[in-house]
Amino acid sequence: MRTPIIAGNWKLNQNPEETTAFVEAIKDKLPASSKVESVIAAPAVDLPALLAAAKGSELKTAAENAYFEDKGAFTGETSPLVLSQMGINYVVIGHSERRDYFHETDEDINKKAHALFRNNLTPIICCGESLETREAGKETEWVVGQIKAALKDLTAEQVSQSVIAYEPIWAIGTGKTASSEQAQEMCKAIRDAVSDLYNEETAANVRIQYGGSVKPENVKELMAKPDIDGGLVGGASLEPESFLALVNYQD
Ligand SMILES: O=C(CO)COP(=O)(O)O
Repeated sequence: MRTPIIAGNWKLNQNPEETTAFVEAIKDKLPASSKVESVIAAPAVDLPALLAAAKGSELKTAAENAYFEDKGAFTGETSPLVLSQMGINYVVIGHSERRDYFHETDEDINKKAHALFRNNLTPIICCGESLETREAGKETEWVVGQIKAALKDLTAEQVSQSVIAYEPIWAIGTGKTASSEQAQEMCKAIRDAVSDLYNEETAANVRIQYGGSVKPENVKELMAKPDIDGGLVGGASLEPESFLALVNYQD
C-alpha cells in the first residue's frame, strides 16, 4: 500500500522566522505520517529553522534542490551529503522552474537522483509538459521521456522508494488545474512506464504526485484517483490553514 504524500514547495518564499512560526502553527494538527505524509520543501537557508521546529513532529522535511557532487569547488551549490547529515528526508529535483530558469537538463537530474540515493536521501522527481507540447498531442511521449532519463541506471529498489511529481507547466501558479482525469491519465502513463522499465512491483510501489494549482477545494477529487498518491503544492502551501486542509484531506 502506498502512503499518500502531500508536499508543500515553498519556492523562494518564507524566511527562517516565518518558517518557525508556520511549523509551530501546524505541528500538532498533522495527520499521522503512517496515514498521510506531510512534507515541507523550503529554501536551503530556511532548512535549519525547518528542522528545529519540525523535530519530534509528524512533519517531514525537504530541500528544493541539491547538487550532484557532495563537495568541492562548486560555488553557490547545496551539498546532498550535508543535507543528509542535517537530517533532511526528501529533495525535489527537476522542477520545471529549475529546468527553465537554471537550464537543468535530464542528465543533470539523473545525476542528482544518483547523488541523493548515495546519501540516503529520497528524490521527489518532477516532470511535466508545456502547453505547446500538450496542444501538439505529445505530452505522454514527453513526460515518459523525462522519466526514463531521470531514472537511468537506478535500481528497482531505488525507484520503489522514489516519489515522482507530475506537474504540467501550464497548470503551475496559473490557477488552471489539470482536470482530475487528465492528471490521472498521465500518472497512470508514468506508472505504466515504470512497469515497462522495471517490473509491476516497482510500479506498484512508486508514489506519484500531481502538482499544479492544487488547493483545499480540489485535493479530494485528485486524491480519489487510483494512480495519484499525493500533491506537490506551491501557492496553497504557504498559509498554515490551507496546508493543514490539504494534508488532512481525508477528514
Ligand atoms: O510548482 C508547483 C509545486 O512544485 C505548483 O505550484 P502551484 O501550486 O502554485 O500551482
